Amino acid sequence: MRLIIRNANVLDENGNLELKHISIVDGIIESIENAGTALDSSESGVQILDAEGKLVTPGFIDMHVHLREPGFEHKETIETGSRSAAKGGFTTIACMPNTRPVTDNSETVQLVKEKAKAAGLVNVLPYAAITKSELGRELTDFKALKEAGAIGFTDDGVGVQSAQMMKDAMALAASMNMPVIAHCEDNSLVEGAPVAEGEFAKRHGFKGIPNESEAIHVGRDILLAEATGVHYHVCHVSTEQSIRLIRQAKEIGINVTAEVCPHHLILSEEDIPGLDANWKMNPPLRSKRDVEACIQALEDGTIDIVVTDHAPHSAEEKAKGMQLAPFGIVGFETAFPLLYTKFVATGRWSLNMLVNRMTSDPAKVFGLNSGSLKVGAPADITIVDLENEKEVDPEQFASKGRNTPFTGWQLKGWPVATVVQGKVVWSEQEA
Ligand SMILES: NC(=O)N[C@@H](CC(=O)O)C(=O)O
Ligand SMILES: [Zn+2]
Ligand SMILES: [Zn+2]
Repeated sequence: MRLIIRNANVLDENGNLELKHISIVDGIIESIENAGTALDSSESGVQILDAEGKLVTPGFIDMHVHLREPGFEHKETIETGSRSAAKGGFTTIACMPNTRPVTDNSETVQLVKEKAKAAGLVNVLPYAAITKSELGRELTDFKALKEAGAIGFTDDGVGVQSAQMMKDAMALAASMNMPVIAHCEDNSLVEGAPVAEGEFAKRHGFKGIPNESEAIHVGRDILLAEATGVHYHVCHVSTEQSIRLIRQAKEIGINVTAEVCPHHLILSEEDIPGLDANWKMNPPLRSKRDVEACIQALEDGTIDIVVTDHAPHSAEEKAKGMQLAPFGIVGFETAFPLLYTKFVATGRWSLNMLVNRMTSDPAKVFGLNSGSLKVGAPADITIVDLENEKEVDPEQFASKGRNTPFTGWQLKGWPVATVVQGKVVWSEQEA
């Protein structure tokens, strides 16, 4: 089976756009030719996708997402989450283990893989929990979980409170050449606070989440990573202080990498319009200073990659109000348009930088064999319309989650087709 994507505007190594025809056979990129070259479509069974000069990039990779299955299918399923990812241009996603049951056993890892395969949309890479039920008391069976297909260990949703537990986890993971991915949060500094310390919390009388609650774990874990030699990856970085620690750790050669979410690059606590829980997420929106620190850290490579932390919740759950609603916002379907509109269209970033942070950089950090358009690579490809401006309309999301603070934003850079292993898994035309 051959698929040809013609008139694809592809970024070269220097970030220049070149018009190409991409030929794909059995899910692998077979050739990338200059668009002047005559196409042989006489062969039977050739499918042609005309990109019409639109941007064609490696499929986006999202190393931090919540698919909610098993256990919370009213929020999202592996199928709806995968479709939402495909619609957002993502071809590979790594899902967090805070499901019910928690993905702390081989059976659940296998179940996630089977459901993802049955959905047949995007590549789904499961993480497994560090501790049983993410309770922080007892390590999971790392060896069995790795054998079942887990790609790393994390208790995302909560921080591992005990330094000794984290050190044991890191030592074990290091011995197996597996990464530890950490949600950094010291509970004793946070208890019950729904939003960050700052003007918004003051105005509405909320207890605030301080920056140190994140950075204390980052600092602790960097020292433990140094001691154990593990690949330590910091989840959803949101504070200037964490960034300072990561920057210093990288300078002295500690094996630390980090991610940031679009909302922490675009919104601060001052932007929260009122008591709307669609603006409640963990980590919370912080100060403008933190936002600028996150942007600069992504620019200089202190933060390696962009992730969405796609965290769907039902409308009923989000209607409980700022104090009681669960933390989290959806992310797949707005990530690229938001970052393109806010940073590339405004001239602050090159298109190449944004694309790399969502494709080749995550592939490098996690050792994936995707993330670039080259002959012999898996044909995971995204086509993006950089011109068409459209309003964010949660009613149109493929996700079950509608919980976004970006409703009504006018954005450009919408994905129009997504190809996974040579198969068109989503296209605007067919949707
Ligand atoms: N980010 C969030 O606000 N929520 C996540 C948990 C997490 O990523 O820590 C969730 O599972 O809902
Ligand atoms: Zn988290
Ligand atoms: Zn998360």
